[in-house]
Amino acid sequence: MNLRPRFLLLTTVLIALIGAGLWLLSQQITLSVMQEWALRHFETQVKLEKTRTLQPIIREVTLARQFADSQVLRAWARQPDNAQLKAQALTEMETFRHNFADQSYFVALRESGDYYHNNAANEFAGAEYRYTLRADNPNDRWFYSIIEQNRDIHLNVNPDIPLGVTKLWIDVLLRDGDNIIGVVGTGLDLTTFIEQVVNQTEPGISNLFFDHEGAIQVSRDPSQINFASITKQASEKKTVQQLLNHPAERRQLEQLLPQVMHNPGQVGSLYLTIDQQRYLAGVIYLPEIDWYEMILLDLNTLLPLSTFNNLFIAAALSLILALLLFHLALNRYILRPLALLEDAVQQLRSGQHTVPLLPRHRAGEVGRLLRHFQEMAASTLLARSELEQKVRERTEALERLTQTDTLTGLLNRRGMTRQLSLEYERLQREGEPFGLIWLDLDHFKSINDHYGHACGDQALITTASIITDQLRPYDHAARWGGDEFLILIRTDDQQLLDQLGERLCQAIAAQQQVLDNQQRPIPLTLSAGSYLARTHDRLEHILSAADKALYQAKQNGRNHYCRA
Ligand SMILES: Nc1nc2c(ncn2[C@@H]2O[C@H](COP(=O)(O)OP(=O)(O)OP(=O)(O)O)[C@@H](O)[C@H]2O)c(=O)[nH]1
Repeated sequence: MNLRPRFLLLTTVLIALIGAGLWLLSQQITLSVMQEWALRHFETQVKLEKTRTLQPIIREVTLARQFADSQVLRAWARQPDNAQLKAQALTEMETFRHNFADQSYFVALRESGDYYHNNAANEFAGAEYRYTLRADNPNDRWFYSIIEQNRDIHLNVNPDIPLGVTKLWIDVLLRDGDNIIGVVGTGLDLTTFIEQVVNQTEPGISNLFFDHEGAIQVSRDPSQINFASITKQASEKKTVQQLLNHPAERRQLEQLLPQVMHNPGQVGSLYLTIDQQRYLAGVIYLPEIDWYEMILLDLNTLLPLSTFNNLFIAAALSLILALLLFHLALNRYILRPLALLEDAVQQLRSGQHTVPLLPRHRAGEVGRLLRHFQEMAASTLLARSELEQKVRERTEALERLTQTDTLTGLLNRRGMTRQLSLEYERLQREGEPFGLIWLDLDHFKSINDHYGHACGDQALITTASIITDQLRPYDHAARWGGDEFLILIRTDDQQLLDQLGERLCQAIAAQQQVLDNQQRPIPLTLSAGSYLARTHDRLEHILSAADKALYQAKQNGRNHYCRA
């Protein structure tokens, strides 16, 4: 895989991981912010309810406690048959009845079970004794349960079906020292309370009230309310625990309740699942009425995911932009220089002789790499061209060697053949004329025979030297073989050939360099024949014409020059 897709893949994976991490982190932060906000909300809610909505109940409860603390009432309860005490007590009861919001009261005495009651309509004036409670009557079970539980105060919600209202019964124990001598209290219409506290919460926020056993006393959903808590068996009760879907959350709640109970005003929070929906719940204890309030926040309603849509879109766009910028930067600073480098390597491999052009002003490692490569390519090319130059020189030297006669230093037959064909081509192509002079030493065999082979060689060398002296730099001379020499002259002048041929014969004849054993010059002559080439001549003809002229010169008695 190339670098580009690899980097793209790697970046995408990294960005996705970072994105997921940031997403989880933002969720955590949002949740903790929500929790913080929720706790404040709970505290505010409690204060509000205490000062506004719970106040009437608290007032009634306080009044009911005072009712139970009444000395007059207690004195009569100790001696129920004392008519004077009873009259005083009934007056006291009437006073409290006028003070209670419901303008009703009840007093039930433990020992006799006698139940006294009067209502707002003063319906039972003079007949306050209503009936006697009996432990075996299910309708009277509340009375015995309250005494059994030995809790100073008990609030009990019950619908009053004939009146069409929900009533909160406030029951307070009447004590004489450690002894319980009766239960007194009043009722309160809860309809308004429910309307204010439970039904008027914001969307996504709901609350309910439950007692120390978890029995639900007030809830927006009346089917959840555990009416007549006192008299019900534990198994019959509708509790807040039953609403929870997960046992672990039930345990958490049960651990939390005593904590908030011992720290009134403190809000305990936890996550709960009710009807498969997750809520952030705040639980507080209201000591004045011995109830707990639970406020449930539906985070999905309060903070729906759609709130984050713009954030998601911005994050996605940022990621795409980051990918794009990264890709552009990667391309500009790494991939493109690398592609150029690869091209340059290809060019060098394919034999290019110039240093490939690369951007030289890049900073950083890639820039350095490009510069190093260019320097390396330059020095490699220099070394290569030096090597090629040397090879060329060697080749030329070898070429020269193969075309040179080692004894005389003139061209050999091969060298002259090449020059001949070049000049012949020029003659054909451009009409540049040339002439040939063919030379052959006379009786050379007898020189060898009489004076020795070395002397013969010396004669050949001397002849070559005399020929070279007579030629212009652009003429060519060769030892054609044995004692034969061939001269190629660029000219269209037969006279020039004649003069040269004559002059060479004379110069050889006059030479003094070739010596015998006694250092005396030996006589040396040569014969020469020439031919001036014409454009329509074939090369073989040119050669044979010169050869024939030489033959003629030999025939004429040697030491002679002849033109064809
Ligand atoms: N010393 C020496 N002799 C050579 C060399 N090459 C050829 N020869 C001799 O040159 C002689 C050439 O003789 P020919 O060309 O046959 O005849 P010639 O004696 O020159 O007689 P004409 O040409 O008829 O005058 C032979 O004896 C060869 O052996 C060489 O490199 N050195």
